[in-house]
Amino acid sequence: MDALTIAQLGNPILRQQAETLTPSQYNDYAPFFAELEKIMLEHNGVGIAAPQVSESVRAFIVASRPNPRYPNAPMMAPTLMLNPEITWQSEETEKDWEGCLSIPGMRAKVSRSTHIDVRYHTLDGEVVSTRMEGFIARIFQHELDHLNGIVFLDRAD
Ligand SMILES: O=C(O)C[C@@H](Cc1ccccc1)C(=O)SCC(=O)c1ccccc1
Ligand SMILES: [Zn+2]
Repeated sequence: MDALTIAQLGNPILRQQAETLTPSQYNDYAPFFAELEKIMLEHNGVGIAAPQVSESVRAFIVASRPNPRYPNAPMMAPTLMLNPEITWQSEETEKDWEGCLSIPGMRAKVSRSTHIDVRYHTLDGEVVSTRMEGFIARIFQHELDHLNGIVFLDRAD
């Protein structure tokens, strides 16, 4: 697999509806997911979605860490989420800053639900259902948007 590159805004891949992964595909994609995490870390991202490296499948990584913008953000090991969904989201929302590896140099305030219940599959086929809040919930919502052809500027207040 040659080195992955990050698609920039304007690339139609970022505007597609990504395809659901079938469990039989999970292992075929294992090497790709390793590369996905590597390129996210190389770009100091706190998340990355497969369509951002031109692979239009429903998978992303969430990897919160404290950073200048979010000094209180929790430390969260990079977590690969397959076929992720939001099963409930709070009416309560919060506006805060976001950035995007596909739109370098831009920052905007975006309203996101402060609490969400999510469900996703892991690489070994487990189903995880959990509640997220705060910055991690924000990253999840940002990455899920990427799977539906939405970028944060579409939602900027
Ligand atoms: O483009 C992406 O999906 C990655 C994006 C994730 C994200 C950042 C901030 C809020 C929601 C989602 C980034 O990691 S942007 C670049 C970055 O390193 C960063 C930006 C703001 C805060 C922390 C990190
Ligand atoms: Zn993004």
